[in-house]
Amino acid sequence: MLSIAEANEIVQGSISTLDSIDVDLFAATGYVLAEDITAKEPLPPFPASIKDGYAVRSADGAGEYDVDFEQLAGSAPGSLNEGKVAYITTGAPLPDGADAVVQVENTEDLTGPSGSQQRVKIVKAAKGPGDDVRAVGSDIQAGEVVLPEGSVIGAAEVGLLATVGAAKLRVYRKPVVGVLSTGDELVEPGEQHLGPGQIRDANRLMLASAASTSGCEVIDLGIARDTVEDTEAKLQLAESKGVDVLLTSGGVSMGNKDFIKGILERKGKVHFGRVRMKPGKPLTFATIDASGSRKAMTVFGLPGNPVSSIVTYNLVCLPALRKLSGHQEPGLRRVDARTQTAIKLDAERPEYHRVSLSWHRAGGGAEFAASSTGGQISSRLLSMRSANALLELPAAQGVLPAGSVVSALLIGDLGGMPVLEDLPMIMPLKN
Ligand SMILES: Nc1nc2c(c(=O)[nH]1)N[C@H]1C(S)=C(S)[C@@H](COP(=O)(O)OP(=O)(O)OC[C@H]3O[C@@H](n4cnc5c(N)ncnc54)[C@H](O)[C@@H]3O)O[C@H]1N2
Ligand code: MOO
Repeated sequence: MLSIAEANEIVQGSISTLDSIDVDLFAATGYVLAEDITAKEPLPPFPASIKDGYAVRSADGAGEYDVDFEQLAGSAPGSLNEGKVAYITTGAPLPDGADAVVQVENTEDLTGPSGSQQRVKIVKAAKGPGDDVRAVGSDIQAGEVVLPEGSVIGAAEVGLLATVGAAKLRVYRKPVVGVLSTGDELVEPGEQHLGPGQIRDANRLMLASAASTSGCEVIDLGIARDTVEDTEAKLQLAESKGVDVLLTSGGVSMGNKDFIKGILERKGKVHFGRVRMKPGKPLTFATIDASGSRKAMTVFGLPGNPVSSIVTYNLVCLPALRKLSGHQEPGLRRVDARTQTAIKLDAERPEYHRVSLSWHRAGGGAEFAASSTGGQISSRLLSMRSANALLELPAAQGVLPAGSVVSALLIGDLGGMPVLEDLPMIMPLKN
């Protein structure tokens, strides 16, 4: 049987990044850039005040001055007369003739009650030319690549792109993902009265949620009943809807109603149908080539047990969706974590044990602590609740003692880690 590393190598080697499309900046979040973005102009484009205060000639020093004019943000720079200062606001262009800014806190307003001539006392002079002024190009230089191809666009990147005027962008297309459940026992989640032998379909909505979290367009293909005809019809529906990646769940094991592998073998190439992992052993991967007007389709036959399906999604499908979307490093990230309880190992399969990681200070250092989410049977979806990592446990006899350091694959946002109230902030040493 394949290892999970070999399975991922096969998947990553069988798929390529999708074509690129143009998107508006407003809709660009989550995409990967398909071009370098370069700043056409410097930022700031003019010497800009960092403070509200007075634009001065720094050589003039402290003393009392007439206020020549007001230089407000958004106005063209005025020309400062000798022996005077100009009132200036943050972000305004430095007037010609001025070379520094004195913040208002370092001045006293001497304007009389008539207010006819504004005067000010500079109490604390500017240190020299350039004081409290942003030089042209000090934030971004003209010609600088602000974002290279392959950058993932988040909020900060959107801000940068807006700054340099990149209102339309070339990005890699995201895959259209179809989700399909299989099984006669399944009913819709809205069903309040379960009949004999029935359960609600959890996987389809869970996988749809996971794929849309990655920014993919999701197409709901419903539930295929346990017949070859119905399952084939749903695959045809996926093709007709332009699905790039089909996620099925259930029907990939050894039962006499497990049709998925056989159908995929007839339609395309099944690259593997079993992986040495727990949970998720029957994970199946197939590709169906493009033909005529039909797009190429990548198919993951995920095991029906809900935990098996979401764990295999994270370990194999998510990196695949990322590669298709243009991510340069599509794999999950690894950290080391210390186990908080003893964990029984599986003698035959490496196990992906669901844990909640939190950050602990220990001795002189700090480390991740891994708390098990409890019973790990692959039907128990509660074992995924608040799990932000999968411990990579080796296949071995016996028990891994509490306090062992194990590698863990991140599947959740560490920004959502449990909050520890007892962590004081470390204050830097005063010198
Ligand atoms: N003889 C063998 N039997 C099984 C083996 C094996 O090696 N030999 N492997 C087991 C393992 S491991 C897994 S995992 C499961 C996977 O089986 P399938 O992918 O064929 O899934 P089903 O049999 O259709 O369902 C398994 C289980 O999950 C429930 N299920 C299915 N779909 C959903 C859904 N959309 N939402 C919620 N729950 C779902 C289903 O009712 C079953 O209880 O096979 C073992 N068997
Ligand atoms: O691989 Mo199955 O997912 O152990 O239950």
